[in-house]
Amino acid sequence: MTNQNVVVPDTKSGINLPMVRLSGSSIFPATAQKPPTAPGTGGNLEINGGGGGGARINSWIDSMRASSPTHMKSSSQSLSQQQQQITLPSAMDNFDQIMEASRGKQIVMFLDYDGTLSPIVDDPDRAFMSKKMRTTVRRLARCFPTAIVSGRCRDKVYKFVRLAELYYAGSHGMDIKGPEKGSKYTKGTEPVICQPASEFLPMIDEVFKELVAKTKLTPGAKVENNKFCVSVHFRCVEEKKWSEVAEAVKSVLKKYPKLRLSQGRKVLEIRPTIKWDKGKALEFLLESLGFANCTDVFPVYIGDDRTDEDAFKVLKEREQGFGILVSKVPKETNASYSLQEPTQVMDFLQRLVDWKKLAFQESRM
Ligand SMILES: O=P(O)(O)OC[C@H]1O[C@H](O[C@H]2O[C@H](CO)[C@@H](O)[C@H](O)[C@H]2O)[C@H](O)[C@@H](O)[C@@H]1O
Repeated sequence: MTNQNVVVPDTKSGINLPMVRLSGSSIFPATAQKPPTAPGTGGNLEINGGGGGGARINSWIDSMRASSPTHMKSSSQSLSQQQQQITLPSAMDNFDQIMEASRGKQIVMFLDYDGTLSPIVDDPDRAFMSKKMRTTVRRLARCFPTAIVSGRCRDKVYKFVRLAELYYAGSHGMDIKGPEKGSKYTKGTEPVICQPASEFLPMIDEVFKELVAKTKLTPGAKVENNKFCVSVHFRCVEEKKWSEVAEAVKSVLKKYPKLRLSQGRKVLEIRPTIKWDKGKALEFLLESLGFANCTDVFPVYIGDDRTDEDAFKVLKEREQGFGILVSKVPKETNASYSLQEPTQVMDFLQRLVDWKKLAFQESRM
C-alpha cells in the first residue's frame, strides 16, 4: 500500500500520528460526488428530506453504489490514482510505533466480524472464519480482553466465532454479553448483559416479515433478521433492480418513524433510532472492564464498514488507542491505520500475541 500520509505529533502520547485526510479525495462514482454521510454516523441515509420521490430514490441508489467497492474501479480515476489517495499508513508497517504508544497501558481489542475476521462472500450464512483465524483470536484473547462487535445478531456471530472467552456485541452493539462466569476477565462475577433496544423487538420482527414479503419477487434480495435490527442485502441483486430493494425498504420505513436506516457493504440496515451504536458499545465494554475513566487503557478497534466509523470516532475523541480500517480502497474514515484484508488482520493479531509474549518474557528476566 502506498503511504501518502501526513504525520503530525500527538501531544498526548508524544509519538507521531498519521493525519487522515477527510475531504478532497473524490473516491465516489461520478453520480455520487461525495459520501452520503460523514464518517461517524454509521452511514445513515436521509430518508425524509429533499427532492421528490424519484429524486430521493436516485440518491439512495447513488448511495448504494458508493457502498460498493467494485464501482470505485469504474469511476473516472484509474486504480493507481485511487491508490495514491490512500492516506492511512499500514498498521503492519507501523507496528512498532503502535506498540510504543501502548507502553504501560492495558490493550483492549475490539474486532468487527464480516470483512474483518471473515472474507466478504455472497451468502451471509456462509461467511465462515478460517480455523487459523479462530486459533489466532483465541490466542489474542489469552493476552488481552477481546470483544467481537458486529451488525449480526449475537447468537449468529457466536456460531461463527465459537470462542466462549470473548465479549460479544451483536446487532451493532445493541446486544452485549460478556464471557461466562469464571473467565479470565470476569473476576467471578455474572456475565455483563446490555440490551438497550429490547422494547423494539416486536417492531423489528414485524419489519422483518414485511421486508421479506416486499422483496420476495426481487431475485437475489435477502433479508436477515439480526434481532435488534434487520439487514436487507442487495449484493446478489442485479443493479437495475436495486431500486426495487430501495423502494421496499423506503415504503416500510415510512410506517416506522422510530426506526432509521444505515448502510453497510451492499446492505441496507434498519435499526432503532436510539442513540446507540458500535461506539457506544465500545464505551460500555470499556466501562464493564473497569476502564471507564482510566488513562492507562489502549483500545484497538479493527473494522471494515461504515458502521465501524462510530467506534473509530469514539477512540479519536477519547484520544485513546487507535482505529484500524480494513480496506484495499480509499475511504473517508476516522481510523488511524489500515490493514488490507482479513488475512492481514490475522497476521497483525498474531504479531500482537508474539509481542505480548516477548514483553512477558522480558519482564521476567
Ligand atoms: O458488523 P459486521 O460484523 O461487519 O456485520 C455487518 C453485516 O455483515 C454481514 O453482511 C456483510 O457480509 C456478508 C458476508 O460476507 C455479505 O454477503 C454482505 O454483502 C455484507 O454486507 C451480515 O450479513 C449483516 O447482517 C451485517 O449487518
